[in-house]
Amino acid sequence: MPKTAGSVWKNCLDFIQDNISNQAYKTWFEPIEAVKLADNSLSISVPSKFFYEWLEEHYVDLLKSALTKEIGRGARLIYVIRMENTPDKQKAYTEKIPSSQRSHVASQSVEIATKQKNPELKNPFIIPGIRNLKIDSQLNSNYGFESFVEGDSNRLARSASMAVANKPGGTSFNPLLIFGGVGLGKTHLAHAVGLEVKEKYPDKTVLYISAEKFTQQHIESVRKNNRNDFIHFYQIIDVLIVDDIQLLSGKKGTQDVFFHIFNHLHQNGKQVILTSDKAPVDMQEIEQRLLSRFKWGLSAELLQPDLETRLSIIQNKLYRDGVDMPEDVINYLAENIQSNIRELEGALISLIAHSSFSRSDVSIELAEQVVKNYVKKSKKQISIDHIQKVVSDYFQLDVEILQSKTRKRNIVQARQLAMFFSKKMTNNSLTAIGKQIGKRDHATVLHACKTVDNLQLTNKQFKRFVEDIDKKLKQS
Ligand SMILES: Nc1ncnc2c1ncn2[C@@H]1O[C@H](COP(=O)(O)OP(=O)(O)OP(=O)(O)O)[C@@H](O)[C@H]1O
Repeated sequence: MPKTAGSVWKNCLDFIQDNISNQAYKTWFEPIEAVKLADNSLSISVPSKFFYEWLEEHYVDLLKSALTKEIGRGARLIYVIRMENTPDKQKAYTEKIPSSQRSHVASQSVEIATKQKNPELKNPFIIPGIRNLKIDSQLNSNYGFESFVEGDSNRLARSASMAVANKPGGTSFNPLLIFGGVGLGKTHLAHAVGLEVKEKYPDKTVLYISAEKFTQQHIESVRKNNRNDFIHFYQIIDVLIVDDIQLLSGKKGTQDVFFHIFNHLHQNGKQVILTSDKAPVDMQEIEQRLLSRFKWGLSAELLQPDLETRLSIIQNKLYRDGVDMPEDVINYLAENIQSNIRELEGALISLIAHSSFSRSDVSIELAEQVVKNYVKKSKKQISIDHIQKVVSDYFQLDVEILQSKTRKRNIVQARQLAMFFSKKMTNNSLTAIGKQIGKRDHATVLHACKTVDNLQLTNKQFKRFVEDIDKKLKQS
C-alpha cells in the first residue's frame, strides 16, 4: 500500500507516544495534522509559531528518529504554521518552515510582520526566540525571606516556603497554598519563594501573577483568538505563583484554563504556589476538581501575629530603614495594631513621616494620634478570643468550659454561637476557628454555623441570644 502523509504520521505518532509522557503527547502532538507527503518530505501543520518553536526545542530528536524510521535517512520535516488570526479570516495564513532551520525562521518572522497589517497579531504571550526565553518574573525584590520575620503565626508556612524554594517541584508541597487574612504576608512569602528560586536556579523560569491579571489575560486571549498560545505560555513556566486564587471564584472559563495549566505543570514536576484569603474548604464557586487539586500539596495558614512577632516586625523594619524609635512607641504600636501587618507598617511609616516633617522626636502622643486611624479599623476586626469571652460572659460560663468536650446542651449551644460569630465577624478559616475553640475540626464549625442559622429561624429564645450577642460584639 502506498504511503500517505496520514499513514506516515500515524506511525510516527505511535513511536512518539511510546517515548514521552501522556500529557506531553496530548499537548504537543495531538493538535498536529499531517498535510502532505512529497518524496521524502512530510509536512505537518501546527497551531502557532510558538508551537513550532517548542517542538523544535524539545522534540526535534524524537521527531527525527520517528521520521527516519518511517521514511528513511533523507527524511525531511516541514512545518506548516496555521495562523488563525489573519486579517483575512476566511483563509488562514500559513507559513512553511523546514525543521531545524532557525536562521531561516528569523527572516520568516520578518516576512510575517510585513505581510500582516494588523500589528496585534503579534502574540502577546510570546517573547521571540525560545532559546533565550526571558520572562520578567514580576517579583518584588523587597519581599525576600530575609525581610520576612519568623514567628509562631507563620512558622509552618515559612518553613514550607523555604523547602519549596530549595527544591521547586521536588517536594510534596505542590501546590503550596498559602492562605490567611488580609495583610498577613501571603504575597510577601510567595515572592520570597520566587526570589530564592531565581537566586538558586537562575535558569528556571519563575512568574508571579495575580489571579485578577491572569483572568484579564485569559479573557483577552479568547477575544483575540489565541487562547492556545496563552495556555502554552503558562505551561513553560517552572515556578508559577498565582496570588489571590480565590478571585477565580465564579469564573468558569478561567478556572477551566487554569485547571489545564495546573495539571500540565504538576505532571511535569513544575512548582505551583498559590495564595488565598481563604482555606480551600471555604472557597465558594470554585469547581470541585480545581479545589481538589489545591488540596494535593500543602495548605499552610498565616495566622494573626502575636505580640512578640509584631514587635520583631517593627524592629526589623526600623533596622532596615535605619530609623531609631523609642521603646515605648514601638510597644504602643505593636500592642494596638494587631490584626493586619500592612496596617502596622502603614502606621509606622506615617509616624516616621510625621516626625520628619515636624522635625520632632517620635513621641507616644504622636503615636496615639497616628494609631487612631488604624485602631478604629482594627477594632472592627474582632478576634476569636474576644468572641469566646463575650459569649461565655453572656451565658455566665468560663471560657475553658465553653472550649471543653462537654456535650451539655446549653454549653454546646454557646460553643456553636462562638463558632458562628467567629465565622461571621472575623476573617479566620473554619479550620482556624475550630482550632481555637476547643480544638475542633472545620466540619464541626461548619455544622455549628448551619445549626445556628436553623435555630434562629425556629426558636425565638435562641434568636434573642443571637441578637443580644451580636449587639454586644458590635459595641465592644
Ligand atoms: N512576617 C512578616 N515579616 C515582615 N513583614 C511582613 C510579614 N508579614 C507581612 N509583612 C509585611 O506586611 C505587608 C502586607 O503583606 P502582604 O502584602 O504579603 O499581605 P497579604 O496577606 O498578601 O495581603 P492581602 O490579603 O491584602 O493580599 C507587606 O509589606 C509585608 O512585607
